[in-house]
Amino acid sequence: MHFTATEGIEVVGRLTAESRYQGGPGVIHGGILTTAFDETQGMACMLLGTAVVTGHLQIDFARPIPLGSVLEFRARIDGMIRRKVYTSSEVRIVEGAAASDEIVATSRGLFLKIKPEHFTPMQEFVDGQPTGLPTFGDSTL
Ligand SMILES: CCCCCCCCCC(=O)SCCNC(=O)CCNC(=O)[C@H](O)C(C)(C)COP(=O)(O)OP(=O)(O)OC[C@H]1O[C@@H](n2cnc3c(N)ncnc32)[C@H](O)[C@@H]1OP(=O)(O)O
Repeated sequence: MHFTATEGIEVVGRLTAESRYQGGPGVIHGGILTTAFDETQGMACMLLGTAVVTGHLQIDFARPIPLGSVLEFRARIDGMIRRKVYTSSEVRIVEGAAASDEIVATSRGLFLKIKPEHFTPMQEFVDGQPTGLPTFGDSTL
């Protein structure tokens, strides 16, 4: 995805619903849409200058989205309480046969500010299998 920061704490991201993102016949998979919301809202949080992880994400799939559509996501920060960052986002089809001003899905997400050491326990898993440990296929059990 490509992102643009706009006025205030808002982020705009675009994603093309490619064939490999198919869920139901001819329609983008809901998990792909969810991932795109997660990325866009996470990117809005990054404008705060602090690292976050997703704590809770809630999607409303309002309309089916045909493959080939170009989607525009808009995400913003709605509020902050202590480490909690409340975000929301919506998506429209801006190019393609189904393009219109209608909102086709919405998302609300809670992100938690974290310290860099949050990821330290996962260091050995970065980019794949931990080194020095057997994979599932190698198990002798
Ligand atoms: C290139 C672009 C990159 C864009 C950014 C990346 C976007 C994508 C980000 C992800 O996908 S991250 C991967 C998915 N998420 C995770 O792996 C997170 C896994 N969960 C955790 O690590 C912990 O549960 C978490 C850090 C979220 C919270 O644990 P903590 O021990 O730090 O929180 P704590 O229990 O102290 O709670 C702090 C506050 O948050 C609240 N809270 C925590 N988790 C919550 C939850 N799940 N739902 C609702 N509230 C929650 C909790 O009630 C409390 O509220 P109060 O301040 O009012 O007391």
